[in-house]
Amino acid sequence: MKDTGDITDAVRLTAVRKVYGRRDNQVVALDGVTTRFGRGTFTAIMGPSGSGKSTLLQCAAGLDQPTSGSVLIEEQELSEMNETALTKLRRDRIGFVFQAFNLLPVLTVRQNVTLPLRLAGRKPARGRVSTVLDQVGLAQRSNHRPAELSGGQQQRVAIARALVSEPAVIFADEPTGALDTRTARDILALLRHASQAAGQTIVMVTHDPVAASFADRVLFLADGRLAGELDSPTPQSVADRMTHLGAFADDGPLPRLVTSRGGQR
Ligand SMILES: Nc1ncnc2c1ncn2[C@@H]1O[C@H](COP(=O)(O)OP(=O)(O)OP(=O)(O)O)[C@@H](O)[C@H]1O
Repeated sequence: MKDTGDITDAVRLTAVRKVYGRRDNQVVALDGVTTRFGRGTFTAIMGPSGSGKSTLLQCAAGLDQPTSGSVLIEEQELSEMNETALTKLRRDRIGFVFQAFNLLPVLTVRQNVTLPLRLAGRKPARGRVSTVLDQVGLAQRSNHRPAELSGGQQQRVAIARALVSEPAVIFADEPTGALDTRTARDILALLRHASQAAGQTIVMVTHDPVAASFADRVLFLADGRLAGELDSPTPQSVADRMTHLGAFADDGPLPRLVTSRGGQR
């Protein structure tokens, strides 16, 4: 009974460990992380500063190599791939959305969205670009340049660019970090919709409990280890966990510092 359509996760990490530096100044950024990101799920990753969130994202996306452990994307083991194959995998099967929108100013919205595919020598399926532009609410702006758009609209372009090739997973690193609260919510609602309506797998790093509450599940990291997870999160339940994590993660005299960061402004 091998129906890979049913059994594969988009991404699976097993005992992922990442150590930076050499002998005398080693930093253990990830310390044995095992988790999975099921197809079509939307997961937020949270944790105090320095807990390993970015490192987890980088290792899961094949941008950085774990010191040990396994990362599978659609059942492909990243550590067995050479740099050329990894580059191709990242290009074809992974979408990225960052805090900075990373759009090319001289290109139109439509050209920005299709650029990664064109660089890969591919053409988007007919109608696909219009579909994603419609999905992100920018169908009327396809010939505009980024400078003519608001920050929220620019992030929508970046999301359309990530969605266009229907990747196995979109990794989003603080995608709403540069946006005002209301625009941030629209963007988060859009990501949630992409996951729920189109089955897009999304993994998002955030510091913001409200942002995390848009996900189906929140993974908490502390000191490079998984420190629990929460299904159907609410801003309050996420903030409560972060408060406790601050206390776990910081044995020093000022655990409250982490608490107040959890309630980010
Ligand atoms: N290139 C590197 N060289 C050495 N240490 C590193 C490197 N990158 C990250 N680290 C260390 O690894 C640990 C985890 O860092 P990481 O950036 O993953 O944390 P984070 O949870 O994303 O933090 P933040 O919320 O502040 O962005 C930290 O102690 C950090 O200083």
